[in-house]
Amino acid sequence: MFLKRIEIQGFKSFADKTILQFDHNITGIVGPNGCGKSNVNDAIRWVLGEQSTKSLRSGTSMTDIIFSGSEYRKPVNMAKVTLVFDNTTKVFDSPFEEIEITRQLQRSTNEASYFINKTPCRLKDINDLVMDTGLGRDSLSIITQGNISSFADAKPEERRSLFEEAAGVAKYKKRKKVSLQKLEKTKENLDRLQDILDELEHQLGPLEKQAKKAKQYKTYKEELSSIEISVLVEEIEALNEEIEAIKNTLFENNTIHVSKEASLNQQEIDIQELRKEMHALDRQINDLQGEYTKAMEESYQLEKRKVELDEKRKYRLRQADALERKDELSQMVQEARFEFEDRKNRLQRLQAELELHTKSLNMLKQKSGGIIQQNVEEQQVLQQLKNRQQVLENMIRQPFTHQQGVKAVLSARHSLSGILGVVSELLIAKDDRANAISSALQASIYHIVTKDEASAREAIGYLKRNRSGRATFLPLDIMRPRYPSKEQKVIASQSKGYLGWANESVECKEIFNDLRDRLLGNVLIIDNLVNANECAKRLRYQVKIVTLDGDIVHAGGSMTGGTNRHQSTPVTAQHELNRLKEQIEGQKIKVAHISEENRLIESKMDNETDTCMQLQIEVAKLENIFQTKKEKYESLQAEYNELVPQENTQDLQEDDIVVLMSKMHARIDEITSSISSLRKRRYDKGSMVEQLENQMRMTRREMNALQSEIHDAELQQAKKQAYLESALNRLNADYQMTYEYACEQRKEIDIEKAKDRVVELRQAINRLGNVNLDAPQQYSEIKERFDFMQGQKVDLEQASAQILQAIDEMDETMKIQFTEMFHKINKELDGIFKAMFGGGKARLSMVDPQDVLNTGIEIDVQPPGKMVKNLQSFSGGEKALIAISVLFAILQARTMPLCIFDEVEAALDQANVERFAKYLSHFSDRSQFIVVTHRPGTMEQCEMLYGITMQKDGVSKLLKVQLKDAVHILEKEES
Ligand SMILES: Nc1ncnc2c1ncn2[C@@H]1O[C@H](COP(=O)(O)OP(=O)(O)OP(=O)(O)O)[C@@H](O)[C@H]1O
Repeated sequence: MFLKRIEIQGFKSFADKTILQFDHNITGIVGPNGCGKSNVNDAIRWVLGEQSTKSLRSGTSMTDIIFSGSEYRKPVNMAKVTLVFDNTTKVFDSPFEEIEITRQLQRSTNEASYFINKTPCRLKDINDLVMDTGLGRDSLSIITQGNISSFADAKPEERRSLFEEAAGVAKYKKRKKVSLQKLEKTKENLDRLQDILDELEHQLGPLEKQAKKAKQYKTYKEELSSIEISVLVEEIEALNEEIEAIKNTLFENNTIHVSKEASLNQQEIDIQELRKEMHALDRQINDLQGEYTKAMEESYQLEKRKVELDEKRKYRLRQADALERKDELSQMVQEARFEFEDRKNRLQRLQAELELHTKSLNMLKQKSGGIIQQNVEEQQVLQQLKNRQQVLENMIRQPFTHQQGVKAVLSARHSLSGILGVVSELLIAKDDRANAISSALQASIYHIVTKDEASAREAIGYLKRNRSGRATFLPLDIMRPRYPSKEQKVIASQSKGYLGWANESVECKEIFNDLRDRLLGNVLIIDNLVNANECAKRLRYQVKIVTLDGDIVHAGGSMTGGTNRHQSTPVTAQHELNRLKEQIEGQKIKVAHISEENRLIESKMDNETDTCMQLQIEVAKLENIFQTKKEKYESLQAEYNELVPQENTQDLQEDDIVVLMSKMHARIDEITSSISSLRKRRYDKGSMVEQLENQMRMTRREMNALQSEIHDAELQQAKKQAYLESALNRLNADYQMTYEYACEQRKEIDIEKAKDRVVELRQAINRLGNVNLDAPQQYSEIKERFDFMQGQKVDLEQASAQILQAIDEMDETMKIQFTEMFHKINKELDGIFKAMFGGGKARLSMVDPQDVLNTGIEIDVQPPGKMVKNLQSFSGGEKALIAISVLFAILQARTMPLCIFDEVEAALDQANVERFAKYLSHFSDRSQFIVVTHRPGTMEQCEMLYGITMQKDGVSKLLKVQLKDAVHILEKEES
């Protein structure tokens, strides 16, 4: 037998372990109502995986299927049912010959357990095992009275599952369901993946740009580091040398400063010494002045005494006789003449001296006038030079004030690309050739040199956009040099005043050589205009010639020239300024000399004026005295002549007082002369002091200049030191190198070109703006992820396509199997229907034959002699008979290993029950039947009967019964 045994324990009314053994093809289960027959049926369905409590006719919880106890029995804690199958015919896809399926449930824990051949398993394993064996949930294995009665009333779609089970497509349906779930999942994954891909794609665009930028940045940086190290080493070397040179200059200047300071100190000491001497002289002069006053007083006293003496004499004379009078008078005449002569001599001496000093004073005055005039004139010259200096400095600071376009382009040179500078900045004229070069360049002085034509166009566009004026541009890459012919060179070099070609008189960076030779290569410099004309003639007026003054003989012979003193160009301005500064320094020294000279003369003049004043006072005083003495002498002489007309007064004797007076006057003269000499000495000392002071002033000026030079040099040194540190820092920060290590890495490259390239690279790096250095890495990571996701997407799409294909295949298989089974059943139905109904006809049809997979199943029946087509209109018995006909048609079409009928024939009359029973025995060689029944007709066909009873304790009990016992039980029950 296929189902060999059922072991029930604790399930519903089977509280005790009950074993139903099946040894026959048709086993009947009989018993009174409510004894637990259908519970056997439920138990089988439960083991086969039923999850619906409703189908199991139980409460809301699955634990309700556990024996719940009765008045006389306690409830049990566990339900356990085991089905034992014979699998020798391999109904189950398992190698085992016997399959034992167990399900158990604990009340306390609501814990369900499943076993196949005593091995724990999942419910799914049981479902899989029984699928398409005919034992499935919706199969024909277990048919109840309810199923039968509802079959006819069911909707066509509800009937379909029965046919599907019969057709064995459930496994495909399940697989399709799983595939559809997979497909759904795949689609969800695809959607999610697409979202991620969209997001990644969104990030990829900007990241790719950033990565390109970062790569560009790295390329620039690599090139920069490959040359900048050498440039930095070169710079550091040059800075070290410059700093060393500045230090030397500083040392020299400091030494000079110290020596000047020492000489200044010495000069101060000298001045102090001189001042001391001057004070000493002052004291001496003062003393002599005292002595002079004293001598003058004494002289005055002597004069007074002399006057008194003379009065006494006159008195004596009046009293004396003639002889005495003659002697006395003679002596007086002598004395008066001596005095007169003495004063006269002295007066003459003083007058001569006064005249001398007056003359000297006048000369000094004259000289001073001239010097003052000269000072004014030189000061004016100095001021003019200074004014010019200011003009030039302004011009150098803002060389393109009047070239609006040039100014605008230079201001914007950092935002424009390829602006290399203005010709006047790039070509530097040698010192004495500035005028000539300026004339040779003419207007191209203000032309702007660009890297190429595109840069020029960009700059012109900028000027236009901003309405900032006009400018002329010289694209460097198309500048072709122009040179004179060999013949012109020879002729020029043999010409008088030949100073070479203009391109030889400028200095520039190597990259501007072509530009230089383009503008100046065929311009000749000749010393002056006469020679230039001569040379032009010899060159047949084919070459432009400029002179040192800036005059021009153009090719063709036209000439330009004249003065443009106040129209310096940016080319000449610096040279003129340098010259001007020298001139100003020279002029300052000149003015200082004149002022010095003027001061000296003024000082001399003061001195002379003092001396003249002193002399004038002396002369005035002496003139009075001289007049008095003269009158006195003349009057005495006249008196004496009257008395002694022939007598010679020379015989007269001198008096002592007269001698004393003469001595006194001599002394006074001596003192005056000493004072004068001392004054001279004092003046000389004063002059020396002044000279020293002048020297000190000069020294101080020089020291100030030196100090400012030292200060400038120190600033310069600090600046260079800062550059040096910045270069060293850059080496350290940018390249993690010490200077010594960098020296080893230094390459033999053209440093000038490299410097320009460094600037270009730095500008290019600046133009890049913010750079995300991680961008390439991020880009490649995201790109990798993107590509991976793309791959995944393709895989998923392929998987999805495969699933769809599998579904299509399954659909196809299901269609074929379903259609085949449907036709097979349909074919069987008509015969069985006729047999069951004793005629008539029945036919199954698909509601929608186009949609085999979903179509409902319609039944068209026509019992013999009846025209009723609507199934609803048939009686309950007829409906059951139709359903049973279909059931048997299915059994005919497909062999079922086990069928459990639970009172399916209940509604049939006796004749139909017999037909039903006959069919059972007809199928019994193919299928095993377990039939719960109350009908004797059915019981008669059963080879074995189990009776189930239930006593007061509410527990179902099993007993094997004979047919007659069963009928007896039945009759008893019915009565
Ligand atoms: N969990 C349970 N515990 C105890 N008894 C239960 C439980 N569930 C159902 N029963 C009992 O099982 C009996 C119903 O059994 P069942 O329906 O199998 O009877 P039956 O023999 O098929 O009756 P009928 O001939 O009228 O169809 C009832 O008496 C019911 O009390």
